[in-house]
Amino acid sequence: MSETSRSQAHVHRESPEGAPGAVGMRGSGARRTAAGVSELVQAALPLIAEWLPTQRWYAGKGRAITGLHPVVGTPLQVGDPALLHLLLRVEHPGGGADIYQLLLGIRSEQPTGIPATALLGRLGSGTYDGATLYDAVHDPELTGRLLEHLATGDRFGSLSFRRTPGSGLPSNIPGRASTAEQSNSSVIYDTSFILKLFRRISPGTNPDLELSLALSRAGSTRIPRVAAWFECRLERSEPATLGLLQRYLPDAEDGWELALDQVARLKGDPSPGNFAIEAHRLGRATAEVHRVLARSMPTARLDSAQIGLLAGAMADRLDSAVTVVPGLLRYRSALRAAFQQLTADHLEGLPVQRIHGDLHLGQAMRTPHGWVLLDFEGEPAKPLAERRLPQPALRDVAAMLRSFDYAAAHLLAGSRGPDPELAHLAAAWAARNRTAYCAGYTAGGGADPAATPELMRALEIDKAVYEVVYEARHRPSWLPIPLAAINRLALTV
Ligand SMILES: Nc1ncnc2c1ncn2[C@@H]1O[C@H](COP(=O)(O)OP(=O)(O)O)[C@@H](O)[C@H]1O
Ligand SMILES: O=P(O)(O)O[C@H]1O[C@H](CO)[C@@H](O[C@H]2O[C@H](CO)[C@@H](O)[C@H](O)[C@H]2O)[C@H](O)[C@H]1O
Repeated sequence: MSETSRSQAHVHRESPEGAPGAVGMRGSGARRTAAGVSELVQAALPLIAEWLPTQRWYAGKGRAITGLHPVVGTPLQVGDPALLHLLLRVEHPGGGADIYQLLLGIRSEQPTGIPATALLGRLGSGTYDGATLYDAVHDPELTGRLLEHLATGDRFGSLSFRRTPGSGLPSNIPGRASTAEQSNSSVIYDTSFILKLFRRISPGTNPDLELSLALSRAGSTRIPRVAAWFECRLERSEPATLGLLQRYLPDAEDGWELALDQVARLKGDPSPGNFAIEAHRLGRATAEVHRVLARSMPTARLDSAQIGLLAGAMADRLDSAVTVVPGLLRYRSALRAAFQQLTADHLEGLPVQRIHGDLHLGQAMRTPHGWVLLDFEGEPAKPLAERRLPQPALRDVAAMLRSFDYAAAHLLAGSRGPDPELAHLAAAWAARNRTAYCAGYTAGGGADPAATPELMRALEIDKAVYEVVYEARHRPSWLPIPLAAINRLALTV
């Protein structure tokens, strides 16, 4: 890191209790009382610079950090422990920058029960000399405090906590950090609520809040009801969504885990259970969500120019993916040809609407009352404005089809050396469930994917290209899964 900046820091002087600007350590001596937010932020920056790139949700992996600039710092609890909310701008070479949300706990004594990966270290000399800085997501007392702010609808400077009417929020429940593999961080409050803290922040309403609220207000039971959220006004535009509190689904099973469990038993028993029934129901649930979204949010129909733009955007994404994973280059001309087949002849008037945007089995939870869909944030790598654009609803269908392929490929990845029998069983499992999902989608009132094969193929390729980049950045050992799909899809063009 070449630079950390004091000048750009904009810190809120209001504090929830105590003297203005105080984040001081209660009962630990005068030198630790009434310390300013700016001083704390400056003391924390070197520790943050070391810790940030090690986090699963950090999107700048592999890129150097050229600057760390506090954007807004807000004390949410003063004393010992203290809770500091911090929006931090992280700059990369070439002018790229992202804003991250951090919730920092500060305790004079080493906190107990905090995983090593959540400890940033000890603050150096000054007011906070020797205090431990850590990711407060793992501190039940501090995350309980966050729930209280949501329950009371508090406001600190540009940070606002908002409740939905009648959400009946309790205020005295400690939170526990979710252990799920995820792009953000979540905190669970007994079996009642789950708070997602978005990590990479963009100005504007996050589609997860926007779509979940629209579906909640329309009475849909296919998503966990929205109870509250919090946001920050970064610029003059719409506030940026920082966190989303929804009902927790205590009896739910994750679709990805269910699918893997079935796939793992394929070799011993070629017909273990019948996931295809679940795949069909999931298709129906997807269609139902699409219908409600089409009723409650703007829709449009594509003209020939927009069809050209759709195909052009896919080709552009492919080109930038080739720069990240050069192994894609050999498929480039075949994949571009697939995109060029998206023409006005068969797609003019195609309806577009708001969609989930990153649908996969891990975003589907099977509950005693049927499938529920989660995480309407869209693909985290895309700019927020792009994620909020109306899209062909079949984009979600294509994404889920890729997920059946992933589950089957996961089985093969675990086998020692080539296993043709297993490969056959896995491919048959994926094909069966893909067909069942599409049939369920059509039966539920969605467009028949078989009616637009060129569109479906292009959408699947586009998703697999995204996955190639995602895996290269986050899970390089999984890269062969989308690459194998690209190879297969290229052969069909
Ligand atoms: N309302 C909920 N009830 C139960 N579990 C949930 C709920 N919301 C999320 N989860 C769990 O947390 C995981 C991550 O949630 P998700 O919204 O996908 O986060 P991210 O955007 O960070 O990936 C999900 O896969 C699921 O296991
Ligand atoms: O759930 P997220 O919003 O964090 O989505 C990202 O991570 C997903 C993996 O956790 C990733 O999904 C890809 O891997 C899944 C298996 O782990 C597979 O079922 C999906 O089909 C595949 O796309 C998703 O793409 C990414 O945005």
